[in-house]
Amino acid sequence: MYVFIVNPIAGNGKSKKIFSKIRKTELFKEINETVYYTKYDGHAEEIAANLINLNQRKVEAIIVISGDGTLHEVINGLSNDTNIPVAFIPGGSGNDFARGVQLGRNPIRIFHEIIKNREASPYWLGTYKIDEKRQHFVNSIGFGFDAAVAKRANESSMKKFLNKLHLGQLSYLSALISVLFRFQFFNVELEIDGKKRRYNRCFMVLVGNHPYLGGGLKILPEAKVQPDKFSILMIHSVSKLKVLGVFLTVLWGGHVNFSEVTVVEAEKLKIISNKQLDYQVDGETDKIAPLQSCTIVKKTYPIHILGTEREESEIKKIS
Ligand SMILES: Nc1ncnc2c1ncn2[C@@H]1O[C@H](COP(=O)(O)OP(=O)(O)OP(=O)(O)O)[C@@H](O)[C@H]1O
Repeated sequence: MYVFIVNPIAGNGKSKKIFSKIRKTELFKEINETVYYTKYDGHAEEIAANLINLNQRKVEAIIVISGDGTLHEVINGLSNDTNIPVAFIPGGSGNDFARGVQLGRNPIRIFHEIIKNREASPYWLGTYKIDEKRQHFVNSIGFGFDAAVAKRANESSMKKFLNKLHLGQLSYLSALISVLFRFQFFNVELEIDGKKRRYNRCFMVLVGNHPYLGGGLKILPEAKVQPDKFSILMIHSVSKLKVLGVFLTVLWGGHVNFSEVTVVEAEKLKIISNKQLDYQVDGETDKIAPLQSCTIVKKTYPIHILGTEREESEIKKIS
């Protein structure tokens, strides 16, 4: 049996439309399926956590049709030792995960690949811990500026408007400009694989499992889907005007040449700041209190993603 989890409001209705197209295909009529529509924030996590009760009827795959925020919830709802493959059909406004794992843009093609080819490629999540709460992240976790931008983009009516014009990925750019000149620098202490660094006038710290952020900005150009390391980008000791320059040069990858931009690979990061900080995880935002720490590590065991267009050597057929 295939379990569909569809967020009907993702991408301002785009996921719902994609699912109704899939429903009309001949292939959909051939499969055994159960469909869940998410109804509220956190619902996808509950649905995924309850899938264990369906174990008597073998779950062939979970097919998530949504934006990255709902995928994040599903991954966190699944038990840690699950070997149920996860398939994702992007229907949000940003769709960075789909770029990161090379899913392509055609939802019907992805659906056919999932059912017909059943070829899975491994994907390694990150985990983060604040106080006693430990969670996984799919794309990235970011502190400071990018979190303030994500918060602004999620709250703004511009996102809905741009989604209607099929320009959803521009909502991040428009929020970026509106937040830039109001944003305040912070001091931060980082412990990267055991080595301490301190940055004053820090602008953002971003940890990613693949290169993309904010609807296609290739902000971590060297980041690879890999088991033991994530990429960390820090922007620090910089004027606001120069930050604008940094973000403009992201378009061709030139930002990594600024002396105020540091990029490293690591297995573990601990972050602590002198003041309350916004953070974003897979595009959804929250706050961390002054002097509260967050520890981030790479998760060693992969989940298995169906339907990607990655190199053949990275893909294996599953039964
Ligand atoms: N029926 C619902 N009503 C309100 N919120 C919902 C509903 N279903 C899911 N959500 C919440 O919507 C949030 C955003 O969903 P998601 O990321 O899938 O779409 P998106 O924001 O349109 O896409 P993107 O992340 O690419 O911008 C999630 O945090 C989820 O908890």
